[in-house]
Amino acid sequence: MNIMTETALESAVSDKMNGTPNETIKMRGQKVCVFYGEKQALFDVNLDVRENQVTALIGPSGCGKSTFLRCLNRMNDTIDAARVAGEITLDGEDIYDPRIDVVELRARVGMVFQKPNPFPKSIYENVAYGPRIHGLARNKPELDAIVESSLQRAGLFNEVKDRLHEPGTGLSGGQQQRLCIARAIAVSPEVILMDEPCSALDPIATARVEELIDELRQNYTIVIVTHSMQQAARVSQRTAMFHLGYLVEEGETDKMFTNPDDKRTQDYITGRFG
Ligand SMILES: Nc1ncnc2c1ncn2[C@@H]1O[C@H](COP(=O)(O)OP(=O)(O)OP(=O)(O)O)[C@@H](O)[C@H]1O
Repeated sequence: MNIMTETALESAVSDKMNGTPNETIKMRGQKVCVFYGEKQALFDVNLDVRENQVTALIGPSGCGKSTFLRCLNRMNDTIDAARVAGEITLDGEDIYDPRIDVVELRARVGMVFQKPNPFPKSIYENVAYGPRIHGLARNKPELDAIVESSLQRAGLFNEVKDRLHEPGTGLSGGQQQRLCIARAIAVSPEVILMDEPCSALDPIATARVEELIDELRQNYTIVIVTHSMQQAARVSQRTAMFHLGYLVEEGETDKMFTNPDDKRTQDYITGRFG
């Protein structure tokens, strides 16, 4: 249970916006409904994701946060029983259009999962895999440069530069998660989806990943599912609150955490349910 006092909330949300926010809509969900077999998990969700901002999806367990996140790069396609209706666009283009190449879409809209899941290969290979299959490097020096810059941007290079050919699974949990972020970055995504990326990490590793998320939004658009109200308040510029498959409300994080319009949001962020 995450109960935030008003003071803790205010200090968490303060000083988070640097300059004027970019209001360009990078992704837009309109009337998004998701069914798992007969059961409907999302009901007419309308949600915009703004470019170079972090959008946090919050709400009690089972409310549909991960389901919505997975719609954004068609990961629900991998679940047999799942059916998505409504429209989701990336730069105005319908990502469910039959002409869309899903592999290419998932390179543009990358994903980082709850549990760090490096491949059972070396640190180098974990990062090099994506650029290699997408043909992003013409030769070994170019591939080396992509691996190094991705690890740099994930804030991991200095810690691993002398052990690039050792297994990724030998890293600490926090380092593994940053390796997964480097792997996502390596294919030059535009959007990064994160499904509770810190839930398996200790507080120090969590703080490191949160700092990283803040740095990454300069270059990427980020959508993060989190159960931690403190984390949503610390890392996001916008927050969307879900309840029982409905989007309750969405807005600037500062407002959502200090003066939400809906009582369910107020109750959830103050720990009265969920
Ligand atoms: N693969 C699936 N098959 C059937 N039902 C599913 C599947 N995945 C999710 N659901 C159902 O859809 C609803 C929304 O689940 P979802 O995982 O999106 O919620 P959530 O808000 O992310 O929950 P949590 O915070 O617990 O991760 C729940 O009722 C869940 O049981």
